[in-house]
Amino acid sequence: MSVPSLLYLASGSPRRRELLEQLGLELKRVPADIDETPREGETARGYALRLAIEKAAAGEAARLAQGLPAAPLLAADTTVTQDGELFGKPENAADARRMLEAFSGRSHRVITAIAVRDGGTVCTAVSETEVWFKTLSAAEIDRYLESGEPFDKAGAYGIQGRAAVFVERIAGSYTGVVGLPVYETAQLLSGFGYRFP
Ligand SMILES: Cc1cn([C@H]2C[C@H](O)[C@@H](COP(=O)(O)OP(=O)(O)OP(=O)(O)O)O2)c(=O)[nH]c1=O
Repeated sequence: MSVPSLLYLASGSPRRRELLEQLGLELKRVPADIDETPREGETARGYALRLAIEKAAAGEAARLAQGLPAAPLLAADTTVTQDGELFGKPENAADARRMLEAFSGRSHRVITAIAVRDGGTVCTAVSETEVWFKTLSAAEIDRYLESGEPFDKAGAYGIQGRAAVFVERIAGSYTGVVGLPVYETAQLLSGFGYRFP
């Protein structure tokens, strides 16, 4: 079997693209617009996995509709959870403030699910990381909101940006928190014939 280099990326996240480019993959983006409403009683892990699988299916449909040649496709979803509550992207500044106040001085979990699809085969992996925030002052939260960073990110922060100073420690995968766990991704893609490094 020849080693594939092309991978369809059913994601608009610049972080995911950068992390995959770091692995040396040749990427082609396909759209994957889905309804991200959580279902009643869904766990964070179940929600992230379902969304990753649905994004992969939507991406595959878009590839077929565009008449693009067959190749494996990857999609992912990141969600944040604390005390059984799901924290997606904030709807506005008040929502972002509510999330950051909830995380202040405590830990929460960041779950990233990935789905790789090739024809009828779908394989998935999930990374779960516990993140401990220091106690945040109202002024720190205000300044962070003003940076504009929270608004396109699950849990209203980016560990790779200015919120790095909020993080005392993590247990799990740093790249999983950023949006694509590199170790799990490489393991999954190896099963589809890709080789790393
Ligand atoms: C917690 C955290 C999340 N995030 C980002 C990663 C994801 O891009 C985003 C979660 O939203 P997602 O819905 O997982 O992804 P997305 O809408 O950005 O991209 P797509 O669905 O097209 O793949 O939050 C960070 O960048 N840093 C962090 O520390």
